[in-house]
Amino acid sequence: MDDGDIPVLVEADDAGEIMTAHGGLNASRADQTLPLGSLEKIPITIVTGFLGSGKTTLLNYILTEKHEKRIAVILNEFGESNDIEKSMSISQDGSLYEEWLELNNGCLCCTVKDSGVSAIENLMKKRGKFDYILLETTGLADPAPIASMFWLDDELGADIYLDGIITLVDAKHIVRHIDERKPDGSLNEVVKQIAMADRIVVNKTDLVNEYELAEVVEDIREINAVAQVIQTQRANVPLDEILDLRAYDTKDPMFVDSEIERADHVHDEHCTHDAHHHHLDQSVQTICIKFNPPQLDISKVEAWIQQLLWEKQVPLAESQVQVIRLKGILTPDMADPKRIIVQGVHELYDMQETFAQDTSAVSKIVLIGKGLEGLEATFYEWVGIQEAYRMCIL
Ligand SMILES: Nc1nc2c(ncn2[C@@H]2O[C@H](COP(=O)(O)OP(=O)(O)OP(=O)(O)O)[C@@H](O)[C@H]2O)c(=O)[nH]1
Repeated sequence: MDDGDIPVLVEADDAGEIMTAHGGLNASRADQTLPLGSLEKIPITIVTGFLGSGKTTLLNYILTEKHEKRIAVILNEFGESNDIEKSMSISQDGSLYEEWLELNNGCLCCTVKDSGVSAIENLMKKRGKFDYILLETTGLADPAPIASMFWLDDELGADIYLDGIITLVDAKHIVRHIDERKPDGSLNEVVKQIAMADRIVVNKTDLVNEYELAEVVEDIREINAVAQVIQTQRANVPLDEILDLRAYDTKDPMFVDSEIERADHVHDEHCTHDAHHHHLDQSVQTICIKFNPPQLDISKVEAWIQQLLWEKQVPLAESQVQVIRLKGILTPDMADPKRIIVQGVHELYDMQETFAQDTSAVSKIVLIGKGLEGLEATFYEWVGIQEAYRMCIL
């Protein structure tokens, strides 16, 4: 190690494997441990994706790429694969990794509430030495419980904020995996990982032709119309497209809004073109509800959200529903710049006030989940949106 490479030490508990590294440009900053109290919250990005989709390749790419960040990486693999993971990561550039800690039952997703938290807490004792955390989940993990832990856990939330979820998919094999049915009828992990994603990296594009690739993107879009889809080989993706997304930030309506525009667009396409899609997993989809009443009763919208998320029932229709991700921007009064940003993951949601930064006063709610067909009609009725202010084509 040369003088510029300052060790970045971390300790971990028995929940995962932690290594740290820093990009080449930041070596001179690495020893500036900031005094306690002056530290800002550290962003964490969850990297998920099915077995072999390219998660390790992406992490190696990020760790060896030149950037301004000092990144701590938590590998959440378990069992035999630890050794393989380790040697693969080190072989890229051994000098980058300052310390490896062997952890015993390394599946953070299974032990997410106990030892997983202490691994993160131990890591946070070293705060000031790094300014970003990447967490790689196992290929079979559902990212939702991990995401919820960072998003709404008050203790962790004091130090860390969830920046976003990156889902890698293998362009060659994804279509087959999306279609796999679990014996108990529950959603398979690939579908869950796509549904939860804020960015979807379609990797291994060298292994498919352009028609196959278009089909992959279309299948992904059918499930998650909100996330931006990036196509890569060897997970070679510009870092500013996957880091610092602030995808769960309730204070940045511009970002939420731009995502919603994407869902909006796809939704309008569905309304007009309808059934030409050959979607493989019909059950999970994205819908966007739009409305612009002069006044909106936020408490009614909230009651609707609660019934949907907590009771898992569509109000009025009383059909079963499973919401995986929810985002929204609501205008309580058209004449006022106040807006309410809504964020939700499974049964958890958060609503916060903000102020409009653009002129649009249209309220929108985007939902990704199962059983959402026809939801708009009952929403309008329940919340009391008159016909003139309903903007979805029913
Ligand atoms: N052809 C091709 N191979 C790739 C690409 N990206 C990664 N690979 C290879 O695919 C294999 C799996 O990549 P990994 O990065 O280990 O995938 P992973 O998601 O970490 O795998 P698990 O840890 O098993 O879940 C490796 O042999 C990589 O070298 C790509 O764009 N094209």
